[in-house]
Amino acid sequence: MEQYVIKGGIPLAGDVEIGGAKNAALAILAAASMTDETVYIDNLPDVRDINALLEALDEIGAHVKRVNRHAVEINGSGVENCIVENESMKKIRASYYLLGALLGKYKRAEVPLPGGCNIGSRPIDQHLKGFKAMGAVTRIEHGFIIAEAEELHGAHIFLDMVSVGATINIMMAAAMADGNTIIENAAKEPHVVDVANFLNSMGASIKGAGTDVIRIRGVKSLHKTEYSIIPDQIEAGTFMFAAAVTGGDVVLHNVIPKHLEATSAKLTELGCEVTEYDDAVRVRAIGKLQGTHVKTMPYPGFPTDMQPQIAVTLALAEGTSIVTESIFENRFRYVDELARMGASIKVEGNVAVISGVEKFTGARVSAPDLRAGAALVIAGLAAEGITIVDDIYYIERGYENLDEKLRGLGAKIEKVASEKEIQKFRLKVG
Ligand SMILES: CC(=O)N[C@H]1[C@@H](OP(=O)(O)OP(=O)(O)OC[C@H]2O[C@@H](n3ccc(=O)[nH]c3=O)[C@H](O)[C@@H]2O)O[C@H](CO)[C@@H](O)[C@@H]1O
Ligand SMILES: C=C(OP(=O)(O)O)C(=O)O
Repeated sequence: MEQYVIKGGIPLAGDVEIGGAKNAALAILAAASMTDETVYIDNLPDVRDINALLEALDEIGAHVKRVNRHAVEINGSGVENCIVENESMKKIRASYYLLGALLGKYKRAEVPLPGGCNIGSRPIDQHLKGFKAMGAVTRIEHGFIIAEAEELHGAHIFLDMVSVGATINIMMAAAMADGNTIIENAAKEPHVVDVANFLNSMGASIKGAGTDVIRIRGVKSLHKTEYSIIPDQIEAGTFMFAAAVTGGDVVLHNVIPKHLEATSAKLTELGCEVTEYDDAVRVRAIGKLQGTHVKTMPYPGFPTDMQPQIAVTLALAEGTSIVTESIFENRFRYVDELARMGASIKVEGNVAVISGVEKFTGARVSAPDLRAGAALVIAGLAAEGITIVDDIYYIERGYENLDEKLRGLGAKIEKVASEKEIQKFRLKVG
């Protein structure tokens, strides 16, 4: 098992390149299997979830060719039985996108019930409601969701809650359905728009993505395309908070500043200076951070995937801050770990009351999930002394070379695989 070992206390400074968005890329890779022609996809992040999905696509018969570390070609003409048996698909969330993609093209899909971060109960009833409205029959057998239809037809679907996954899944299934589909109360996240743009570049007819009403006119077939994934707003936001909490000055490149507005606004409230450029953003910490309140909301609100990262930052800010998690009921699992470093956070239901402390002290902590893991790394960067973060497997689901990128900003962080290497790091950093 690997760990990150960090010697904190160094203000991050310099430039960092942000990769492609994991959560857009996962849906886009699934959608790429909906044509028999070859699709070229660029700006893919090289992270575990992406590689697992590529493996699963390959196993069902899609031809997957790595062009380079961040680009692939996918040709779906060889997809045969639409039964996804890959073991990792139980562990990642986005395997559910194979349901919408395969059902849309082949009218049949058999996919393991998805996993993903353990941040709440995460039902998929809205996805299934959408498929059923389009004429599919769904059932769960032996841990698999089976969806099949004689024909898929357009439908008018009102989502009971704003769901990124259900919006994208229904959009994919509807892209090749017979007739028109309307999704009301749709999610507006940048990755919803990215998937719609990708499908449109393959010949789909999707209008309104980015608003809460999406209209899809089904087409008979989809064709080849070349596409570049949008930058990862969550990876970017993670570096923005890392800059703030270490008192740093960091320029992030390959970002869309518009997608980062909720994060930038909070950093400004905390007392940082945020400067936007065309495709870059600079975060400069000035003086002591000030506490504030934040509530996670669907886009354009403050993203739940950034909640642990802002909480860590607020735990070192002046005064009392309140963080309300309104999307997932179990996303404060990092709080006990952070307490080992000296944070003072009291959780009641979906609210965390944070009393800012002067400093963190390094400790051995475990990443409970992807973003919480990243938040603990941020805490380690700000802490006095050495922090060891265990279970970094979770972090690597969604961050490419996190340690290398942080070293590029001056951080003392290494990925190690044994107690001996931890000792070596201790001796090296003094
Ligand atoms: C792979 C991926 O892109 N994951 C993202 C996706 O997850 P995911 O697609 O799972 O999240 P959703 O947007 O669907 O979930 C939003 C809320 O709706 C609930 N819900 C959702 C669907 C459903 O059928 N029934 C239901 O009750 C969920 O439990 C949650 O409370 O969006 C989340 C919210 O931005 C992000 O945190 C995840 O990083
Ligand atoms: C929660 C996340 O991922 P997943 O939905 O794949 O678990 C995330 O990306 O923060």
